[in-house]
Amino acid sequence: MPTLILVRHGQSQWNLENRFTGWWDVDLTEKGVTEAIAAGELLAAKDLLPTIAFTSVQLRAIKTLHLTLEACGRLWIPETKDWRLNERHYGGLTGLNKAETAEKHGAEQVHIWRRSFDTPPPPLEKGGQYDLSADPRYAGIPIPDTESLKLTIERVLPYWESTILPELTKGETVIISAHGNSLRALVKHLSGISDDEITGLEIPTGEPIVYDFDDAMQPGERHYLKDR
Ligand SMILES: O=C(O)[C@@H](CO)OP(=O)(O)O
Repeated sequence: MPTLILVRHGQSQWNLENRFTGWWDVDLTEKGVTEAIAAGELLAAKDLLPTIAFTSVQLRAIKTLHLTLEACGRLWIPETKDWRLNERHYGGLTGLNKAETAEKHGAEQVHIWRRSFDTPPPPLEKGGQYDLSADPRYAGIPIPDTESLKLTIERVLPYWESTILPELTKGETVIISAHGNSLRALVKHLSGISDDEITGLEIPTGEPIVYDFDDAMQPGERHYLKDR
C-alpha cells in the first residue's frame, strides 16, 4: 500500500528563541537532533521504512531527514531537495521575537499573520539582513518577499502533484521532511480541511504523521505513527 510519512523538522534554534523563521536558515538545537533521531527509531520500531525522500533546501529539514533516515537504516534511499517544500516566507517578520511582536502589534494581529489562510505578513524589505537574493541556492528562483498559507499552497501543491504523488502511485513509501506551514499546506489538501478550520491546525516537531493511500490513490485518515 502506498504510504506517505510527513515529518516536521526537530526543534530549531529559532523555535527555541521564539522567533519568526520562514526562509531563514537556522540549525537544529540538541533537542531537535534528539527528536529527529526518535522519529527514525519510531519508523524502525513500527517497521515503516521509507523508500524515497523529499525535503526542502533548508538545513533544519535536511538534517532532520538525514538523522531520521540514519536511525531507521535508510540513509541510502534516493532523496530530492526542492525550495517548494520550504517553510512559508515570513516577510518582514523574519527574525523578530513572536512575543515582542504580539506586544507591539497586538496578539490578534500576530495570530492573523501566523495562522490566517490568506493574509500575508508585511513584505521583507530588499537589501536588509534577511534578504536571500544573493544566496546561491535560490539562483533563478522567484524568492517571495512574504507568503500567506494560501500562497504557500500555490507552490507546494503543484510540486506535490507533479513530483511526489507519482512516486506514491508507483507504490513507494514516501517520507517528506519539511516545515510547520509547508506541511499544513499539504495536510489541508490531503485531509480536506477548510480555509477556516486550518487556522486551528498545529503540526508538532519530529512527530511522524502517516497517510495510507487506497488503490484509487485517495488518502485515508491522517494519524500519528506513535498512535498506530
Ligand atoms: O517561524 C516560523 O517559520 C514558523 C514555524 O516555526 O512559525 P509559526 O508557527 O509561527 O508559523
